[in-house]
Amino acid sequence: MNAAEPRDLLVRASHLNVRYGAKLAVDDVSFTIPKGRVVGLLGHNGAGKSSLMKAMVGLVDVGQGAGELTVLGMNPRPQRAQLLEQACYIPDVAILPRWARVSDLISLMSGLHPRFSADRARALLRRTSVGLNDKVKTLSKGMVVQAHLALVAAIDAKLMILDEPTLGLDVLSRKAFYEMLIDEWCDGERSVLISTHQVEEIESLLSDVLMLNEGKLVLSISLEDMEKRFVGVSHDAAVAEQIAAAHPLLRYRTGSGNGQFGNAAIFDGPPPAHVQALGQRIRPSLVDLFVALTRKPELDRTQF
Ligand SMILES: Nc1ncnc2c1ncn2[C@@H]1O[C@H](COP(=O)(O)OP(=O)(O)OP(=O)(O)O)[C@@H](O)[C@H]1O
Repeated sequence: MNAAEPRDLLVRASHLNVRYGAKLAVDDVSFTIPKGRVVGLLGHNGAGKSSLMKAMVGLVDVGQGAGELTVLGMNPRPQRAQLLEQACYIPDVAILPRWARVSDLISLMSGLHPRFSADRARALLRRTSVGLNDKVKTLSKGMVVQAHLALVAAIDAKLMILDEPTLGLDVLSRKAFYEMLIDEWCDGERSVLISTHQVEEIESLLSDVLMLNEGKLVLSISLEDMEKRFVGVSHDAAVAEQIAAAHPLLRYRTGSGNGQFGNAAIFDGPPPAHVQALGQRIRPSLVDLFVALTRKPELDRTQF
């Protein structure tokens, strides 16, 4: 990720491995997360996203000789309790106790967490349709997720780690979730790491992206640098062979929205001038880049 002063780095991973017996779920991964960033963690099912996040909050043992991982200056596994005072984590299987009222959860959190603000939680909940007297079991899935975020965002922390937080929510609930996160929690100092499969939807929120493919980190870049580095070229079908001969990362079809389809290719770095002259430069979207960097080598989106 982009250059930052060492004191501004909230997360530093160096040659990190996460292993379950013989299975290497995270394979030699190195990256940093500076403060004030919104980082997307992308990868197909089984790519290692949850394993990496769990390692970051000390839920899996990285063990000796498995690289280095420092989160908020701490070693997550042995310093877990101290770390969780300043880092919040919502796992992909997060649940709230069904019997409890929302007000009970606020009281519980007030007793449990030294940096939790009950007033802040109540203020955040006012943004949602969740009432303080509502029992969790009466809330819809979307309301539970909103309530969970309100409780977690009421912790004065430096880092939030969200593992597929909007799984199973409709588009309006997903939008409301991300609006609350960005408006109410991100302040230019705190950072958030979000894993999701909704790559298109989240692109505009992100400052940076980490891409995992079968445990390996295939991209760690700011969106700003991504736009500079990767070049898309849209072109006519007639020049497809010349484009393919220049070895793009990916060739794919583009939709113009009126049922018309075009052809495009993504290159890592500017292609030679004679190739650029075959078409028009376009900005590759994050989702196209994701497909380009995480597809099986034998696939080509022009064949889809
Ligand atoms: N507790 C475990 N024991 C053994 N293998 C595991 C365990 N947890 C995960 N794995 C394996 O590690 C790999 C990475 O899994 P992980 O859950 O981190 O992927 P993911 O990117 O979060 O996937 P998804 O998008 O499906 O949630 C997979 O091959 C998975 O089967």
